[in-house]
Amino acid sequence: MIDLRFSEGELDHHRDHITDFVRDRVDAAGAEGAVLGLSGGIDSTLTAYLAVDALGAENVHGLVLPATVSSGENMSDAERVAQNLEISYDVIEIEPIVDSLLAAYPEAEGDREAVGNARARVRAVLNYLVANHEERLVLGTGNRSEAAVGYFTKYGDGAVDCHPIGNLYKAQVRQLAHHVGVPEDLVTKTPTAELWDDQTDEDEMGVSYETLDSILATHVDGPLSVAATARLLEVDAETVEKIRGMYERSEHKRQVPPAPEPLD
Ligand SMILES: Nc1ncnc2c1ncn2[C@@H]1O[C@H](COP(=O)(O)OP(=O)(O)OC[C@H]2O[C@@H]([n+]3cccc(C(=O)O)c3)[C@H](O)[C@@H]2O)[C@@H](O)[C@H]1O
Ligand SMILES: Nc1ncnc2c1ncn2[C@@H]1O[C@H](COP(=O)(O)OP(=O)(O)OP(=O)(O)O)[C@@H](O)[C@H]1O
Ligand SMILES: [Mg+2]
Repeated sequence: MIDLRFSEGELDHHRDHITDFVRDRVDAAGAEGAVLGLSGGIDSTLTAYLAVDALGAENVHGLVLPATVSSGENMSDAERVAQNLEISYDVIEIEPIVDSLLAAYPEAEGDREAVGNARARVRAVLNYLVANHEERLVLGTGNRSEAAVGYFTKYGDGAVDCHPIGNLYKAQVRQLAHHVGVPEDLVTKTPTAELWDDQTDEDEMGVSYETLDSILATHVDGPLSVAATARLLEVDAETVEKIRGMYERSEHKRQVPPAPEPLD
């Protein structure tokens, strides 16, 4: 596999580049600060650390939003992050809101993906409720790896005002998190969307982040063909093609929704 981690000397530069970005976005919007969802996972944890670095703890608001499928460990880790950073945060149970959606449209009951994505969208509604009320921006927590294959809910966790870590591959997220002092148990935790029971990113995508990052950097974002990538990384050509397919099929999630061209 390809080692995508930064050299030690580059890390402060990458951190500063992201914190400058967050500060610039908030200033340009004339906003009072930022709000973000805290899941206890590494993406939101790193984003919160960088946001505090950029804006100060008093200008960052965390939302811990447990569903019935959230593990107690992740939710207590999310609160630990907020407490370590000394940011204000709320804990809001989202399942009653999801239940009210299903009461309005019972046909979706038991549809694991539809209900899971609804959980992500309920979180987005709450993020914007706070953002509107407190004049904050909503910080996204998506990284480059999941954006490239569309591994996020359209208008759910994808509904944000900017993506501070959106250019970092997952390996770089972990490395920068370690560098800025995120507790090691959070850095090494198994990534999960927690949209349904026992979900993990790597099981659902059918590929490890190590392989995904390497295929993206070499083939999807890089110059090598499917065959050359498979040879270099010692993976099946089918795996490279599969990632390429996920990238192509998810293009609609990375674009502004289209409208017909105006008629002459
Ligand atoms: N070609 C196309 N052009 C325009 N729109 C298109 C389209 N194909 C589908 N669509 C629309 O997109 C919808 C499907 O997209 P979407 O609703 O996002 O749903 P979908 O991509 O099916 O599911 C979301 C995936 O992201 C994962 N996820 C979600 C949230 C967080 C995380 C995490 O890592 O924490 C992971 C989740 O586990 C699942 O695998 C369709 O129902 C349709 O409305
Ligand atoms: N229970 C939750 N409470 C608040 N926000 C949540 C919750 N679950 C998910 N989110 C939001 O959705 C985002 C997307 O989840 P995702 O799993 O990709 O990131 P993560 O949990 O931070 O890291 P990892 O991918 O390593 O699990 C989270 O970063 C967080 O902002
Ligand atoms: Mg997660």
